[in-house]
Amino acid sequence: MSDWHSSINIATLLTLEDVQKPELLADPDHETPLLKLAADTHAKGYDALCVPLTTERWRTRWREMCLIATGEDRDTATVAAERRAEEWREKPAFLLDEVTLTRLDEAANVIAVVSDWLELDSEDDWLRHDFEIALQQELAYATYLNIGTAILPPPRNRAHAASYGRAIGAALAANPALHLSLRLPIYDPAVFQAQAGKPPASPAPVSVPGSPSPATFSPSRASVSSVGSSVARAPEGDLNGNWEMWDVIRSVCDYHPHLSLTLDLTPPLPSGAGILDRWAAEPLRHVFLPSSAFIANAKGYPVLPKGTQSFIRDIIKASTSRSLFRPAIVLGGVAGAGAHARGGEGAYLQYVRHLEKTSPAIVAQNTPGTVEHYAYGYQDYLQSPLQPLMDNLQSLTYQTFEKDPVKYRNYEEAVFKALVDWPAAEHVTICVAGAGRGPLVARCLTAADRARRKVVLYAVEKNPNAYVTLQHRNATEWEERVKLFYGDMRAVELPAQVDILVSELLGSFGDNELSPECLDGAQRFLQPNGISIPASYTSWLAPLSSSKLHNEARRGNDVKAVETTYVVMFKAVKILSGAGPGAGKRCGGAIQECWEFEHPRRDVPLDARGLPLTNSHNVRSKTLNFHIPHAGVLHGFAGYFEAVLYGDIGLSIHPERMDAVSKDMLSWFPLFIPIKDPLYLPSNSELQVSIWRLTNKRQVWYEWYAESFMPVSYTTASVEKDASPALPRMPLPRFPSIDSRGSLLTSSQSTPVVAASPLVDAVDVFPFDRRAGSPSPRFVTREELGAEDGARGEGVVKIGQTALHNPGGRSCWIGLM
Ligand SMILES: C[S@@+](CC[C@H](N)C(=O)[O-])C[C@H]1O[C@@H](n2cnc3c(N)ncnc32)[C@H](O)[C@@H]1O
Repeated sequence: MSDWHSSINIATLLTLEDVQKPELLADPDHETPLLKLAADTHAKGYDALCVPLTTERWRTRWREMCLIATGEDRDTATVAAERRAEEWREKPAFLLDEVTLTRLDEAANVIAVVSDWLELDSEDDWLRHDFEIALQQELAYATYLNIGTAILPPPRNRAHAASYGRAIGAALAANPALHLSLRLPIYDPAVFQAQAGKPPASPAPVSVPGSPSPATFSPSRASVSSVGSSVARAPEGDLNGNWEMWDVIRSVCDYHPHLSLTLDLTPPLPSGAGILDRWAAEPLRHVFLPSSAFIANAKGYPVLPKGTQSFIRDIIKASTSRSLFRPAIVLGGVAGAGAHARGGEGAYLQYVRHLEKTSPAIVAQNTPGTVEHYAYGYQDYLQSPLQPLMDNLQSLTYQTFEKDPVKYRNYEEAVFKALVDWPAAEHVTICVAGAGRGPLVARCLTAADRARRKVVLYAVEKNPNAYVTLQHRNATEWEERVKLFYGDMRAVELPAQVDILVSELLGSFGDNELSPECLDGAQRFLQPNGISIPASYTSWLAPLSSSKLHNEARRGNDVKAVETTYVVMFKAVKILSGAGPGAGKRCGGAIQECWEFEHPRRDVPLDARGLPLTNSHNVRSKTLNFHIPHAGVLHGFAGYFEAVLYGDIGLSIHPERMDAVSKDMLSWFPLFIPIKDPLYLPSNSELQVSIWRLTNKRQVWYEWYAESFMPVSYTTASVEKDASPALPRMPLPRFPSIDSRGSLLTSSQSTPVVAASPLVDAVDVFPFDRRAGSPSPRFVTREELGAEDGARGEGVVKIGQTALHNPGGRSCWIGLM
């Protein structure tokens, strides 16, 4: 293993108590208490420190100005306070003792913690207004001190999440250099109290400014023993609440690239992989880990419970990526002795470093020859797919391909098996179409030696530069055993027909480097019962959520960039679809097949030279239905391929099958097919995705579009008769109801709709048409259903759709010339 290098930053969270310690104030060796603290934390091995920006004095003054009684009996003190408040609103400014940091050098390596009593989502309009002014004042001061990141207080009130988001959006616009990180527990811990029979926590409590915050993030040193032990399990819907608030806020901020998350792990982590995965797909900047999240091991040293450990390891994995966000760990409540019997403060830091050092992802990344080592730096990094037909690849690109230990091995095996199966004859003729620098040519020769078959080998290549390498290898390695042809396989002529046609023109989505079109041109080389390697390839699709990839695609502010496909090694990506068929039994698996291409294809009309008359036979379209078990935001689709080379030998990047077919293959990262505007999908919704492969004489391109639906139970209720006689006769659906925490109520709990709504009626209820065997929605009337009043059924209500992406190939296409 090469030298290990740390890739995560670790910060410590200081409290007001920490920064105002009397002994610090008296220290003669340092110019200011903060400089001493900074030097100490650096010496202990931290990379940064989180410091509250304001003191108690500021909160007191703000309350005295802004929390005043309104009404008739205003005394002179109230009038004076109102006046002071107005003066402050006009020119917001701090007094010296209201801030913790006063000098530029004190603020180096500091992450500012914004006053957590600022309730930007308060129920009270006026308070919200004053909190926003106070926020702007703090952030302007942080900008003045050249602070790079400020951590915002957690949103608490779902009803005003949009107000919170609007205020943050305005703050981002006013402080363009500042990163804002929204502090949020993974879920609202109050749901567990509700589980234990206590009153439900919804709607979220609105705290009086200045009262203890209902949210977490106080670096508590207490309750170590109970943490990580048995806790009630919250239902899925309850766990969606905080994520939904985040989703509203970042959407209102239009996915601002400077807005990120600080996940607060103070409450013990909920179980359920789906819940945790979702956060890994979000732009995490910090993970707050208080000493209370640690448990004591047998010797009394702090360690993390298993669930938290694996979550932190996932975070560490994400921090090895070169994309926008590299989450840092913020340790809280560890200053001084910490909260555990043994080890002191250093034990927490050492433990997190130990987790990092022993993380399989980090170990693999630092070990040459592993996929992780090869892929280092490519995670979540958007690359344009290659266009080997239109462009001439560089030698360096070929060299990268050739490092793949699996692809060439499988090709050799496929050629070997084909040769073994080929009837004994004097010799077998093989053509490698698109030979590049010759690795498949070399493998064909080895396969022939292994199979003890005499072969005549042709190699065709249209890249003039790679053709030089082929000539060199033929002269120096292959003893001129290979007959080389320079030119496009759709145009060159070979001296004789061949028995086996070998090619590798595959893209991440199978056909997206125009293998079908190129092989159409090369098929005339094959004798009538000849073999094509590959024999076929299929494209696969799955809906995904990744605000990281969404942000990356939008980075250049170019509308074309969000309807262009990319090749990406996925890291902070969550596949949204579940394996099950969903409530309506309409959906396929989590990853579904789009289409297939087979070679050779014998049913296409050809011209005199043996070339297809048109490219119509390579047009494809597919509509797929996905079940979405957990609420999430659709940012696009993952595209994969699987190829059959020969017999049971193949290549696959399908996540569920790649290990069985071509484990450790490096050549292809998945395709990312983005959507312009994120689409929110509730728990248990259904997503219908349409994708087309289209072509004209010069180009091939994809277009894509999606619609979302909610399964519902409906009843043809007699209520209809009570409504206006002018109302059309429509089946009356029962809306699915979303409770205050975003979970879908079951049909028996849902509210009946009592009048026909134009929206609902327009896209109303349809049954799954089993007779036609089609998984697609079909709209029917009650008469068609033959349903009586009061009859019940299952259907769906449409809830959203995307735009049609890339119409006519306006943003992204693959050149045929
Ligand atoms: C993906 S590379 C594979 C190269 C090599 N066979 C390998 O596996 O490393 C595809 C190669 O096919 C060549 N190619 C693509 N389209 C072609 C065409 N129509 N005629 C001839 N060569 C083509 C490209 O120049 C490139 O060298």
